[in-house]
Amino acid sequence: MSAVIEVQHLNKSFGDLVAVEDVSFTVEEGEIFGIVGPRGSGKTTIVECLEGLRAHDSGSIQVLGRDPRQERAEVTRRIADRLQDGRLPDRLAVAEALTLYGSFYRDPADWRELMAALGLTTSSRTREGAGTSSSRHRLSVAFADVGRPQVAVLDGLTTGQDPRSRRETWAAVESVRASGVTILLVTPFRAEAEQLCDRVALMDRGRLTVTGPPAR
Ligand SMILES: Nc1ncnc2c1ncn2[C@@H]1O[C@H](COP(=O)(O)OP(=O)(O)OP(=O)(O)O)[C@@H](O)[C@H]1O
Repeated sequence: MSAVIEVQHLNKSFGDLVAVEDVSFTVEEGEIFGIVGPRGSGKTTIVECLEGLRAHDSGSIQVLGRDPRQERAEVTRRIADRLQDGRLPDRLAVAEALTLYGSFYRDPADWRELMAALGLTTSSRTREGAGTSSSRHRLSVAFADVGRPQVAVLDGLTTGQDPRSRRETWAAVESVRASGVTILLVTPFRAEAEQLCDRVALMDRGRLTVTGPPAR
């Protein structure tokens, strides 16, 4: 296995507030790696730095061998993040929306295969009729996957879901991983990480306290 994401001694402050302090971890190809921590522990700040959306103060980040600060477009092309519900176009048929989003990429996934793998039906619509919160979340996983990314970052994926929807969404995440995508799962829920992840990093007030296989 080779490292897909390498973070070394990452530091990021907002004024006097230290959001991320001396964080190091490596995500290997093909794994589901979890970053788990309570609200405000620095998870999203790490993700924003990884995606080149925010400049870190010090330390180094490599995503697929590239520095997201210097090669943001290259990194963005290979990394997918989950579309938030609010960013989905209203009332488009799911198939139309996936075809549209797929057209932004050089080699998009086959939307029929993607829908079948994620348990979405061709009659589903992005908002109306997408129905359950679980199918909306599975749809957002489909949008993350349609560009055939090498890495998918799923941040706050099941927030607000009931236990049943959560299990269905977990199955969708497993199927994305089975298609060869390395997944960085960012969640406040330890049980979710224990269920899905090969390895987990626990965050507490900006610091990474433990990294390793989850307790099961
Ligand atoms: N743009 C910003 N300006 C100032 N402070 C910020 C900014 N973004 C985040 N912070 C602060 O940095 C700390 C880490 O925030 P971050 O969003 O990374 O945590 P998180 O673990 O992702 O939390 P959540 O689960 O609520 O998203 C928090 O104290 C937050 O208030």
